[in-house]
Order: sequence, then structure tokens, then C-alpha cells
Amino acid sequence: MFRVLVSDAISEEGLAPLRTSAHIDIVQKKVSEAEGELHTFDALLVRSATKVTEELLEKMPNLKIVGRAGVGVDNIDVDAATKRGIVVINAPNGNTISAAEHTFAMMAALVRHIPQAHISVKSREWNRSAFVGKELFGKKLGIIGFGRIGSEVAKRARAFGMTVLVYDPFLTKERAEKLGVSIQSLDEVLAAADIITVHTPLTKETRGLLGTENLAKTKKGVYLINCARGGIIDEQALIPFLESGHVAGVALDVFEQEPPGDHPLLTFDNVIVTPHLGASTVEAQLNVATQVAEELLHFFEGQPVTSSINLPALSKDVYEKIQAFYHLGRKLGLIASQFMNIPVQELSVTYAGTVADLETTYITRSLLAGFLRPRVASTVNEVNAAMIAKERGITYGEKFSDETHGYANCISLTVHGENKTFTIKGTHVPNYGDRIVHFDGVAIDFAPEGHLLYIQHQDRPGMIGKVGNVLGAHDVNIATMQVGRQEAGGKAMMILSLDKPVDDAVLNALAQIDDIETVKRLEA
Ligand SMILES: NC(=O)C1=CN([C@@H]2O[C@H](COP(=O)(O)OP(=O)(O)OC[C@H]3O[C@@H](n4cnc5c(N)ncnc54)[C@H](O)[C@@H]3O)[C@@H](O)[C@H]2O)C=CC1
Ligand SMILES: O=C(O)C(=O)COP(=O)(O)O
Repeated sequence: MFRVLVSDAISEEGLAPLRTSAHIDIVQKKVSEAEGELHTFDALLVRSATKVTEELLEKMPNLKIVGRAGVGVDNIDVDAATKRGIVVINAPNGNTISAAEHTFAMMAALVRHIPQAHISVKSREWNRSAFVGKELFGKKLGIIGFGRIGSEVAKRARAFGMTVLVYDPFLTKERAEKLGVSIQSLDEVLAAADIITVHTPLTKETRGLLGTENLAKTKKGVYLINCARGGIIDEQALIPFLESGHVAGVALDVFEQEPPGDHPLLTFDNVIVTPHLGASTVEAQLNVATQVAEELLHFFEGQPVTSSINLPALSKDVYEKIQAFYHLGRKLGLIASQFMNIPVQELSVTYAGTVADLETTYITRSLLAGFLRPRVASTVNEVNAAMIAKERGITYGEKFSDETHGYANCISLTVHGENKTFTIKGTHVPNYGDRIVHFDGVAIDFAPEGHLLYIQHQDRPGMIGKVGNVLGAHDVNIATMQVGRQEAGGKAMMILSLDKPVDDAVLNALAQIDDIETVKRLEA
């Protein structure tokens, strides 16, 4: 049974796919009301209100996935989640239209003084001359951050006869052309725009993007809109620009602290505000809840998630193609780690044949996770493997080669440790399974499954019988046995698959046999 804590208001209808599963138990409570049972949840579903801090994650040791029913994940400590191997997903496009429409509604309200006029009429006044506005037609709209929402705002602006100026350092020329906008520098947008609207995420780079210095570069009489995240426009820095009249008006849907409390900005008549309503439409809420609920179902069914913040995005189709190699990679990593139980500096993975054309990043992450698993006490999976490897000073790299050794596909892992290097190669045979085809310099062929025993010995007659006798005397049944050697009479090895794990007494007894040099247990 998977337990899901839904700690913010998320559309009931959208959660319906989760409710149909007999294996999922949904609890709707604020985090503060669920204190005593936080350790029992496998998943946490939030909007922007719940702060998913490192401290909260510590109280949720069973947590495997955090779902954000919306776009911004600035309320989630993604690094802390990644470190713990917790997948973070969001619903990136479910509320785009609602947020763009809200931005537009705020823009129109701002330049036509609609909120102020509304209050006046409701107060039984009829003061038409106090609310003379400006047209949007012919004005220059500066859009900072031209992603999903920014580009939808641009479409609407063009329909209103506005000129759109865009600043987004990550926007390619091709995409800008496709969307019919020209990319400008930030200074150009600041200097030319009559209205500026921000649509970036809140990051270290965008916090305070419109602060004192950049506000001073704007046109006198500029209007500003923030329907993205509180803090992109520095609230304190705005105050003198409003007092001097340099900024003609501001529309804010989001605040540095939510709710903003008794904030000085709220005292200005030309600052219009909404309580973070950009995504608050029936349609957006249904969309985002349905998206995260479906993703959660996929996750619990072992299917790929497509909108993860801390995993490479994979479609179902791609996932199906890489699944077999993903498992092979995990086994290669796991076996190599046990064989090389010494400090290592570098893992080098080479893909050859059909596997080289697939999304290998995911396979490499799986291999890394398999390698690290015997070495770290905490959960390690494809989410945090790269981070943990880095923490431990282990570098890794991918290569591609034509050398398939006669197989349709081949994954080769070389581990570089202190004074020792080890190479293992494997292939996946459809409808047959995984095979290890090369182990520590010896061509061999065995299935990486179950309780394996590695024996390295000199190639002499009678070795197989001697090993069989010792195992038989200890009541250990051999399921399969594969042998290989570098050259006749030289270094040779046996890989045995056993029906049960063997204890140290068996290993010691085997090690006593003449010409046996190494005996190791390996789990796959
Ligand atoms: N008020 C509300 O209820 C809602 C707010 N939002 C917020 O809107 C923002 C944008 O959302 P989307 O358009 O869906 O995201 P997006 O990821 O599609 O677009 C963000 C854009 O910002 C650009 N960007 C990043 N750093 C930048 C920088 N330093 N300067 C200029 N551009 C930069 C990126 O290149 C990207 O094109 C997010 O902060 C999100 O949280 C989203 C939905 C609802
Ligand atoms: O999706 C976003 O980034 C939003 O800001 C929407 O926030 P909300 O889910 O309405 O709390």
C-alpha cells in the first residue's frame, strides 16, 4: 500500500485516478496536522503553500516522490530531495493559459484603474475623471522570461496591437523567430518598455532582477507586473520608485512572503494585488491535479515519470526501449562494486551496438546507483547517484564504440581503483536475459542473477571436481557453473550460481584448495 499525503488544496476531480487504485491510500491533511504519521508516507502532493524543507524531508524517511500540482518548485528543497533519492515532479503546462490570462487581466486592470474605480463606485462615488487610463494598443510590452507563460502573454499582447520586446538569456534565436519575437538585451527592454512583465522562475539569478539598479534603467511612467514569483521584483526597492512617480503602477499576484501581511506596498493606490491567483481557475486546477496524479500512478507502477525536476525526462516509448539495459547496467555496477571493494576514482562506461543509440544517460545513472549501493548506507537510485558519486570523489564518463564483440549490444564498465582496474562487459539478449560476457580479462558467459561465487584459480585438471566436492560437503547446491580462462594452463575463473548464499566457512574451505587464488561472494 502506498500512502500519499495531500497537504494543499488540490482538485478532487483531478485526484480521481489515484482514488481508483486499491494500492493507494490518500490522506488529505496539512503537514502540521500529520506530524505523528509523517514517517509513513511514500508520496507528498503540494501546491505553493507547503514548504518542503530539508527538515520536513528528514521527518519523512519513507518518502519516494514529491508532486507539485503546478509549475514553480521554489517551495521545495530540490537539492535536499535529490540527495535523499526522492523524485520531484511538477505539472509544467497545466496552468500556463490561466497564468497568462491572469497576467493579461492584471495588465488591463492596471492601466485602466479597474480595482480603484470598482472600489470608488461601490463607495457610491461617480468620479470618471479620476480614473482616466491608457490604451494597451501601440504600447511596448517588455517580457522578461520567455517560456510557456511569457510566450502565451506575447500572443495576447500582439492581438491587442502591442509591440513585444523579449529578454530571456536561454531563448534560442530559432525559437524566438518561430514565436515571432526579437531577443533584446535586458537593458534594451528596460529602457524601451512601457509595461514590463516578469515570467522567470525564482532562482539565485532572478531574485531581485528588478532591483534599484535595473528599476532606474526603466522608462519614467513604466508599469510593472509580477505574476511569476515574489522577489523577482525587489519589493523594498520598488517603494522609492513608486513614491517618486517613476513607476506609474504595479500589479502583483505574488509576494516575497505569502501572505504579505501589513506590507508598505499595499498602502499605494497604484499597486493592485491578487492573492496568488494565477493558477486558480477550475481548468488549471483540474489540469495540474490530473497531471501529477497520473505521474504518481506511473511512478508507483514502476513506469517512467515524464516531468521530473531531478531525473532525465523519458517518454513511455523510450523507457520501454531502455528498460532491459537499465537493469543490465544496474547489475554491472553492483557486481563491479563488490569485486572492487577498494576505493575507486573513476567509472568509465562504453556503449556499443543497438544500446548506443538509446538514451544512455538513464542507463549510466542506473549503473552508478548499482555501483554505489553496496558502498552507501542511504537510499541510492538514479535520482541521487550522480550527486553521491561526486560527493565521494568518483568521476564517471560515457563512451560509444563499434566494438560489440559479436553481440547485438554490449555495455562495458571499467572501474579504476587504487592500483587496480577491473572491466566487466554484459549484453542483453531479448527473450533470454542478461549475460555477462567478459569478467576481469576473461571471456565467460553467465547470467548475473542470485547468489554468485567467483573463484579465480590456475587452469589445472580436476579443479571443477574439487570445488564441487567442497560445496557438496557443505550442502550447497550449484545451479549453474561457467568456466573461462585467459590461456590454457594460465589464469582461469569459475562463476557459480548457488541456490543459497554461502558463509565464510565455505569460502575458507574453498580457499584451501591448491591453485585457487581468490574466492568471492557476489550478489546480483
Ligand atoms: N502566479 C501563479 O499562480 C503562477 C506562477 N507561475 C510562475 O511563472 C513562472 C514561469 O512559468 P513558466 O512560463 O511555466 O516557466 P518556463 O520554465 O516555461 O519559463 C521560464 C523562462 O524563464 C527564463 N529564464 C530563466 N532565468 C532567466 C533570467 N535570469 N532572465 C530571464 N529569463 C530567464 C527561462 O529561459 C524560461 O524561458 C514560474 O516562476 C512559475 O512559478 C506559474 C504558474 C502560475
Ligand atoms: O504553478 C505555479 O508556479 C504557481 O505559482 C501556482 O501556485 P498554486 O498552485 O496556485 O499555489
